[in-house]
Amino acid sequence: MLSLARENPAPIHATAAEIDRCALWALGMELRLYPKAGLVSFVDTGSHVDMNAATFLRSTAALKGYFAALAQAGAEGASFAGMKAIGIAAEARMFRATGGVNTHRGAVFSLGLLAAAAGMDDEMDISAYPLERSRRLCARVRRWGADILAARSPVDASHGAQVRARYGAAGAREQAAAGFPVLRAHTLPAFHAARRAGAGIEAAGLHAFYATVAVLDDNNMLYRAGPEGLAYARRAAGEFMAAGGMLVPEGFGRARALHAAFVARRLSPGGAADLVAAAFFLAALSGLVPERALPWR
Ligand SMILES: CC(C)(COP(=O)(O)OP(=O)(O)OC[C@H]1O[C@@H](n2cnc3c(N)ncnc32)[C@H](O[C@H]2O[C@H](COP(=O)(O)OP(=O)(O)OP(=O)(O)O)[C@@H](O)[C@H]2O)[C@@H]1O)[C@@H](O)C(=O)NCCC(=O)NCCS
Ligand SMILES: Nc1ncnc2[nH]cnc12
Repeated sequence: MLSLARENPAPIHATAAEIDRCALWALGMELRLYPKAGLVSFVDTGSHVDMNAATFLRSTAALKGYFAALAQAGAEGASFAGMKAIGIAAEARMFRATGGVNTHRGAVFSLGLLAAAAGMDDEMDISAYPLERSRRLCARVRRWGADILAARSPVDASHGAQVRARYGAAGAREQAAAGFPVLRAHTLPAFHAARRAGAGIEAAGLHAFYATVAVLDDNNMLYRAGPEGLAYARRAAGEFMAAGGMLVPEGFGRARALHAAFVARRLSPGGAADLVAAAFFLAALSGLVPERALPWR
């Protein structure tokens, strides 16, 4: 178990290669989490028929080097346009590896921007607690906010564009441009609270996942199930968290029941999955993960 004494000293600055490994490790951890409502894991394929855990592993392998490239770009003060070109090339590698299935488009975008922020010259006050350091790193992404909002999606009529047109919904772009408000105010605090309460990394990841589903306007759910489906998912996850989430003995069983309920409705909170991967990434960078679990040791 993590002791609080270990929480503070690790500096957030890492090399581009370490940032890459942390991001790939975070994608692997997100995949491992079970039961995360409606989503793919090593146990089952949730609400999906076109992808399984092997698809995600191929996708993750295809992204090796991408996060290092963005960390390097961040360190060199690259423009958003330059970073976007690197992101689009990575997305293309992902689609080649999966045969056209969208596994990690959101993660390529959100974790990519966080990798660029992590690679920037570090003026971070390392005496701040890890949660605060992670939040500050998220907030750095705001510097690209105007460009993020102005950029056209490389995919015509993406699911995000469709729900934006139909419901006026905000999505991954708006989250990133605002410095990831849901990640800062919900996902990360839930992850850290669970770790402080003695939860293991996976239970803390699940706790953070449900805290995120409870509040996020996830475009994937709007696309598949409309506002009613999204409202159902948020309410169900909110009730799960109000009952103690993963921090009570009944948590695992309740999460399994939620998973079944989401699958019955074909709900798939892929945006929340990306934010949990981002929380794992930031936790690894800020010393909240036991060193033996980290990929470069
Ligand atoms: C600017 C882009 C984000 C594209 O803009 P777009 O308007 O298309 O964006 P969104 O649809 O809003 O989001 C793209 C992905 O982000 C995830 N997401 C959704 N809602 C949110 C949210 N509220 N907050 C954060 N993240 C969110 C989501 O990704 C996950 O779900 C994916 C599976 O999705 P989908 O294909 O819809 O679902 P399926 O169920 O499989 O489809 P069906 O079976 O129903 O047909 C999976 O990828 C998860 O990761 C959204 O998909 C951006 O993409 C862009 O410009 N990219 C290129 C540049 C770049 O990457 N730059 C980075 C460095 S600067
Ligand atoms: N594990 C997962 N299952 C389905 N969609 C996802 N998008 C990101 N991670 C996912």
